[in-house]
Amino acid sequence: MAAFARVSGSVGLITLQNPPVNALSAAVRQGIVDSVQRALREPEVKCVVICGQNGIFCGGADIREFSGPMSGPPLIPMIHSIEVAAKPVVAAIEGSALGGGLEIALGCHYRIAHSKTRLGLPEVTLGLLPAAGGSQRLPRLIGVPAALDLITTGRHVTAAEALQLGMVDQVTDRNVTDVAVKFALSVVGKPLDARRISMHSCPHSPDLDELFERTMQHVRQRARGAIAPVACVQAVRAAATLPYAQGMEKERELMATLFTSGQARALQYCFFAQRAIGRWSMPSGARWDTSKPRPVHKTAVIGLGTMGRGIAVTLAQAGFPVIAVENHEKQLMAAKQAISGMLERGAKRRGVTPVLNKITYSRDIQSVANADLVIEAVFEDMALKEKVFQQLSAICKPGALLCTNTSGLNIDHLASQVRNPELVVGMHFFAPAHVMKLLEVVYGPRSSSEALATAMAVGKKIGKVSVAVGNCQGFVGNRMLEHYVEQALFLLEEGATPELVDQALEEFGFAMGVFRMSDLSGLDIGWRVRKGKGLAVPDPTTGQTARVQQGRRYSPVADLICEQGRFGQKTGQGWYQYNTPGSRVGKPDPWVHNFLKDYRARHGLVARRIDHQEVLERCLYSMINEGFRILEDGIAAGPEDIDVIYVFGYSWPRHRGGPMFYAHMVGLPKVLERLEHYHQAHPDVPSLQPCNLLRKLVANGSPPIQKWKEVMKKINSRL
Ligand SMILES: CCCCCCC[C@H](O)CC(=O)SCCNC(=O)CCNC(=O)[C@H](O)C(C)(C)COP(=O)([O-])OP(=O)([O-])OC[C@H]1O[C@@H](n2cnc3c(N)ncnc32)[C@H](O)[C@@H]1OP(=O)([O-])[O-]
Repeated sequence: MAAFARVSGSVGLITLQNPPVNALSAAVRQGIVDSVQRALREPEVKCVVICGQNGIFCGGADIREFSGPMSGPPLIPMIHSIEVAAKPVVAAIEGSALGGGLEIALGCHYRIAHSKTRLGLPEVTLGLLPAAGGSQRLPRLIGVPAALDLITTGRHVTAAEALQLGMVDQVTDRNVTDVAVKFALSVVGKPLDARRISMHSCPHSPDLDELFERTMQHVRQRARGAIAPVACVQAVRAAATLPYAQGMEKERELMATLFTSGQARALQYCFFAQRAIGRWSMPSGARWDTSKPRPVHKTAVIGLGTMGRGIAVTLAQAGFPVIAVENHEKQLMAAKQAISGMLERGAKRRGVTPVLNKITYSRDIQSVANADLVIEAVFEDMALKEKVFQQLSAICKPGALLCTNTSGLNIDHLASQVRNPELVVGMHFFAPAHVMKLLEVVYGPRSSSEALATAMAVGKKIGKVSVAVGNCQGFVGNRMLEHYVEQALFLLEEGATPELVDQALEEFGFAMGVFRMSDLSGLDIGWRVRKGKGLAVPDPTTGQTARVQQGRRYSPVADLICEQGRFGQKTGQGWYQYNTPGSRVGKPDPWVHNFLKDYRARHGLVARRIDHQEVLERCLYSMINEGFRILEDGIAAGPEDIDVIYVFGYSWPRHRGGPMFYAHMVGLPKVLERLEHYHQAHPDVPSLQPCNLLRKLVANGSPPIQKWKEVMKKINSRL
């Protein structure tokens, strides 16, 4: 709702009241309409101030309402009634003014913001555009280039930047409502026409056509198939080229297409999924709201390779003192230099002072004795990690949380090496650790809820999207990825080329296809892991590269490529060829094509034509199938956890919601039917065999994704 009060004698104060972010629900919109009418009706009221309760102006339209029938007064006429009011209306902006919230402020005659406020039109991130006049008013107020930037990216700006852009009239450090009330009284009686943004014409620049062309090209490139950014450019173009009323009509048309699109549903699902993952639970019943994190003041990182360096930087940037340990002198020196550089560049980008003094370096593991939380980031080798954990157990103070940055090794085994196994959890960062947003926080069967709560709290403090997952090989992300990569390799054996597979995946929306990605991260890493698992070995009877390993189909193609010293970009050759080692631009490589031809001939395989649809179905559905197994095993609490991991850690296109959401959009019966089809064609590939949970969900009428957990509970209780 919105409350109305008369303050300072003649100011009508309208306060938006809908915790936690004063979203514009039907009740709030009704409250605003009623309050504005009252303010205009009452002769004692000479001017109006609109503010939000609890330190936030408004988080925009109520996104939850988008999935049901819309009721209540619509936003556009409501904002129009504010703009045409004969009494001055001032927005007192505090906390956030986003989306519809900013659009209300743009309908006001003046805007005053607190210095800590953030403003923006983030609709594009929800698959929409600012369709309550925002796409038409903002360009008129701040010019086309700045409006294009804000509307197509959805980025939030600080109050200082907003002032510089001309989005707000004044910024204050004082109580913004008090300042706005005083200001409103000072403008009573002044002419308002010049303050009505819809009456302005858009500031023109001579190179407008070129600007729109350039922006559209850039936006399409970055969008990876998302339609909202493109619609945002079209809407701003309408603002720049059409009278306001016609621009509004264009805004409405574009919004109508976006509003009901699958992409908008996917992006809005992501918005809520990202928040839902914070409400974690463990199979023991322990939960986020009943488990208290331990205080963490001092942290330590063991091992300063690429991951350790990134983790140390992340911790330091979030304000934690870090003891960074590396026992090789040369490596320590190199790490020191690299970390300082990363901190300096990061500080420069954010316009702050680098926090070099947050990190102390040591070659002696004993120096972590006082740390409250230690993250081990040594080489991915169980024997080495065991040794480090045994040492930590003896050195660390009682109650210290011992974390490992393994990407898939058994957390419980490491826990068994220490005195207090309940204090061991995995903190799986993604490379580069100071850039990537995802953190898998892995609990083992013996991890305490306090340990998990502590790691999740630290994850939040360092700005990571932290997802709590159970312990299994590869956890969630890498466990699913294995099947995706495996299918891609099988497709090469069956007739595809790396570029065909990559093109299909990139057209789907991945930033990089599977082969381009492995060239970037280095083929040798996976090779080492496969060797560790006893996979990348020749058949003992024939001495030939084995296509069956551990009783199932196996593709040694990647191992054979590695045997040639082709490790990807760093060696200048991998699945693609590069002009020089380290170069980023890969070209299709005739050597790889010939190698695949020879390989097929050697193994009696006949190449067939493979289309993009098969690539997508085999790679994605096998991965989704594993996602269902992960849910079945209780490793992830719900589909949202898996989807957030994929969107933030594996470049899954956000506008497709994540693999589990994608399965829901495709339809579970179809996913099941295609898996059955492919499993029939490849009975020696267990990952193509549809898992029980998928079958059961289909048998239970294929409920929407929001109901999966409920149905899973019912299914489990029947067992
Ligand atoms: C044809 C129809 C025409 C329509 C016209 C279009 C109008 C307009 O252009 C469209 C929009 O405004 S689109 C909107 C454009 N606006 C945006 O995209 C802004 C979205 N919001 C944000 O970016 C952040 O929430 C803030 C920065 C506001 C606060 O950050 P923070 O302090 O870290 O808090 P937090 O943890 O993030 O959220 C706390 C709780 O509030 C919940 N919730 C939040 N916003 C909500 C909303 N709008 N709604 C509902 N709920 C919303 C959130 O789920 C969470 O709930 P939980 O149950 O506790 O999990």
